[in-house]
Amino acid sequence: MNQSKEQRILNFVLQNAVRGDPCSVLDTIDKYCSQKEWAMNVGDEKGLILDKTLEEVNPSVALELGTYCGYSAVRIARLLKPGARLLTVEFNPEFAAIAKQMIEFAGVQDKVKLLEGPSEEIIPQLKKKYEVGTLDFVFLDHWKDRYTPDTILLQECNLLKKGSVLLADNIIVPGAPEFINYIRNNPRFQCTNYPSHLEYMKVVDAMEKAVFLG
Ligand SMILES: O=C(NCCO)c1cc(-c2ccc(F)cc2)cc(O)c1O
Ligand SMILES: [Mg+2]
Repeated sequence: MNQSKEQRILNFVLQNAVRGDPCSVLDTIDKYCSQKEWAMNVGDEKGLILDKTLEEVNPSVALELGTYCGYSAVRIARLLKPGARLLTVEFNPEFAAIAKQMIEFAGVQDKVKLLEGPSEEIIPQLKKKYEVGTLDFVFLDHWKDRYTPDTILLQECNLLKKGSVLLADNIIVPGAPEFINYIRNNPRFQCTNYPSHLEYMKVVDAMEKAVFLG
């Protein structure tokens, strides 16, 4: 049975990156996906916006929606302070299996908990089943039509506190127009737009930061 693109990306990392070195894993994925096969990792340009936001927030508890191959989970985990943790949610079982191996190869598995299933089922379980109090940081990078309902669900589940930061990928491509309309017109959020480019392409994209005001 021929391999998936995601399996080819993982194999390239296993053969070319340095085990236990998150930066080498990120660089190797970026090399493969810019030179051989495009893939929907947040990438190195928007990855810098993610890094800067994480350094500002310095979260104790972070949530990622949309793990894919684990690129941004590794990117986030490498910047977490000792004792801090990332919960990352992936609906697609094939992607989750690849991401698990990617996270372990990078050596950040002790900081990352990969949760497989639909975000709308997992978010309501975070407090009781995964012992989450509130979330300091949320990276939205899953199905773009889930950004709004899941942001509403996070509020309904009392998972956000004053100062919680949401960062959303793909505001322009593929686009999340309903989310932008919701979040920029919601007085409980302070929004900032970060123009950038689609990963590995010259196509314009952007990220949106939204700080919950409580
Ligand atoms: O769907 C996405 N993520 C959720 C997956 O479960 C996604 C898609 C794209 C993209 C795809 C096809 C294209 F032509 C342009 C962009 C990019 C991204 O960064 C993404 O996160
Ligand atoms: Mg994305």
